Amino acid sequence: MTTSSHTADIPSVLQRIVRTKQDEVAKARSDLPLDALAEQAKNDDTPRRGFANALRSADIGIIAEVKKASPSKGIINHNFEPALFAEQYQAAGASCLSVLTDRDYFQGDDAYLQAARAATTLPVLRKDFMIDAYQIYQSYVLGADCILLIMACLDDATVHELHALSIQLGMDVLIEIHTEEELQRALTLPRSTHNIYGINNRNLNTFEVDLQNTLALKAQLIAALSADDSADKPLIVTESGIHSAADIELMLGQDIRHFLIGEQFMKTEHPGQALQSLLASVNTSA
Ligand SMILES: O=P(O)(O)OC[C@@H](O)[C@@H](O)c1c[nH]c2ccccc12
Repeated sequence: MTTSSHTADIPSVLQRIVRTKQDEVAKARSDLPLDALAEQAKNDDTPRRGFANALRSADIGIIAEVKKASPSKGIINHNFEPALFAEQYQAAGASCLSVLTDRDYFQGDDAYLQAARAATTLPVLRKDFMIDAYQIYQSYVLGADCILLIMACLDDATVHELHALSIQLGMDVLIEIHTEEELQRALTLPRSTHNIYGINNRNLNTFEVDLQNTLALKAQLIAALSADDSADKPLIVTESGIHSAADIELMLGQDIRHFLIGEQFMKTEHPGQALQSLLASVNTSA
């Protein structure tokens, strides 16, 4: 049995989350078999809102996250109101929403995604740990416009399968990397205008956050993606640990224009106001 590199025998948080997900999927599948769920998805023609395109058309594209708690911080927001916060984020200029649906580690819920989407016209990312095609159909039926594929918890065969299925269903895909090895693996996925590449500044095993991680990996990512003939500029999002106008200016100076931000907003009483004042304080000519 493999263990994480920094400890022996004690499973990392990410490993524990993946095990919980395996149980969750097995349980869901016994309540509603895959075939029935896939059929439900086939009959659902709810239009998708175009997550990748919303980012493409923004000068500064903010994916504002609706997150009640996290394994590293515990409860972040004590008066959690997903629909209200989603509305506030839209009014404040967010391009997209990210909603945590994982229950056990983030105190999320599928219902929060549905409520946030119903309260806005913004495209929504289902922020959860996808390990099985079953969850991709589930995400579609929930109304997700984009799903997350975390390279750190997926083998090559599975990531290819989930990527293809998501795009086939019409959803966009946020492909999350944290290391150079994951970057190389992500580059084996077929290129698509549905692809968004996320560089996570947080290590999901140690929770260590370092914005330099985006700066260290982005050049290689851009070079590899731009070598293709496709006219579209690759979409790259810097994820986690963004707190200040200075953080945003640092990224803009390196041609990173898309941001996934949660805690900085959610730890305040009015997440939308926090987003608005952050955007207002960014010096875009820097
Ligand atoms: O709250 P922050 O530091 O602004 O980070 C948001 C987002 O990047 C983070 O929630 C996240 C990024 N990748 C993930 C994967 C799973 C769970 C959560 C995440």
